[in-house]
Amino acid sequence: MAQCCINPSILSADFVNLEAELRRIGGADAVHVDVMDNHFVPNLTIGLPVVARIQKVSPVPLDAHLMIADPDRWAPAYAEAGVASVTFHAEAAAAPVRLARELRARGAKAGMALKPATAIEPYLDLLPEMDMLLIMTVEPGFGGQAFLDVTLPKIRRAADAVAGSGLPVAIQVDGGITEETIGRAAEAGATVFVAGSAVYGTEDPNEAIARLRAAAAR
Ligand SMILES: O=C(CO)[C@@H](O)[C@H](O)COP(=O)(O)O
Repeated sequence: MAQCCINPSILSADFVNLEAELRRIGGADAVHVDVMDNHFVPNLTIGLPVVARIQKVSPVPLDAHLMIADPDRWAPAYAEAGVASVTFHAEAAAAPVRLARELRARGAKAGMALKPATAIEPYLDLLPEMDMLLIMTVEPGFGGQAFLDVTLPKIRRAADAVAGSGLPVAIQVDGGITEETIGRAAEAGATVFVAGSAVYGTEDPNEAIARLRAAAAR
């Protein structure tokens, strides 16, 4: 496999000690920051002021996943705060192409996420506008859920479309990624792996990252 990025999700980290928690994942490619608004998903986490502070102290780039309503209004500010990659949900965006262009114009990579029941096909023509597709492998909202194998065909179709296009679009998967499931997602064509409990639920997060990396490459 050419590329393998492991992005730990801070949803499973200790929110009272976030700076110290970030220092525990120096071996990661980026830190996945889950922004939830209790409207698009039934959970509430952090918003722009906290993400902007994390951005200032993080040893690795930020990969923000906005599980929020009206990303057209809120997402560009995350790019302005210096977040390296900003992902919005296709189901929530009114104008995904315009929004992706606004993110890129502010220096961020543009990602578009799809919930498990959202088909990829209506969005394939938008690939040239995106840097990443995030295929949710659980229903968004909570960490610690079981990987949904029914999402594997969609990962495969997305990866095939990206390969066919020749575009440098990453395929990210998020939810239930463990040493046991990561190989199936990688085999289907995923290239960026978000893992919360499989990293922060262990004694040594950097060791867990290394084990996930090895399992993805098997
Ligand atoms: O976006 C989400 C959940 O909505 C994820 O980023 C989870 O935080 C992943 O947690 P694990 O399933 O890896 O524990």
